[in-house]
Amino acid sequence: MPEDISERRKNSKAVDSNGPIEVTCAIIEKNGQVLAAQRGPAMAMPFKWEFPGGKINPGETPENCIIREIKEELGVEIQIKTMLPPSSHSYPDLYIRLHPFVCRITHGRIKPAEHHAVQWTAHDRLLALEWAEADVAVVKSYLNYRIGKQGI
Ligand SMILES: Nc1nc2c([nH]c(=O)n2[C@H]2C[C@H](O)[C@@H](COP(=O)(O)OP(=O)(O)OP(=O)(O)O)O2)c(=O)[nH]1
Repeated sequence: MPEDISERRKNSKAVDSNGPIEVTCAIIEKNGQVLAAQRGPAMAMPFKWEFPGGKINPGETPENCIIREIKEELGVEIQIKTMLPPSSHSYPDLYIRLHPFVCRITHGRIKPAEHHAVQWTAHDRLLALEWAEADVAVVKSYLNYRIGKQGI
């Protein structure tokens, strides 16, 4: 087998056997809009849009993770309204499972500590943003959830 293919097999096996990296993200709602966050130039996937959040620490619940991450990244406290089904995605070098939480802000003013920009976005504008690949399924799942609630 040519060396590059065998290397690729080895790498993909390593990714599979380790399982996905578990990541939480917050779909923060306010007045019929949702907060989208833009990754910075020095991050992986520069300038792509995502939902704020991050990796679950060992021993941490997804709920505690999202509350911690939002405090760290945006400086606000949130209340979880509901969670949407987890969504897995394989990037060429990264296999993640996103756990989306629909939330609202209970205390504080947003001060982005890590993102290039944040933007309140109307539901009908969400799909126009250039999302990190894994988030497209999350946005669609959220829009279906809103349709189900007839609140869109
Ligand atoms: N927080 C967040 N991460 C996302 C989303 N979509 C998506 O593909 N990701 C990826 C980007 C990162 O590789 C990983 C989240 O980890 P993180 O937020 O703790 O990591 P990070 O970008 O600061 O990067 P690093 O720690 O890997 O250097 O999941 C999303 O909507 N929110």
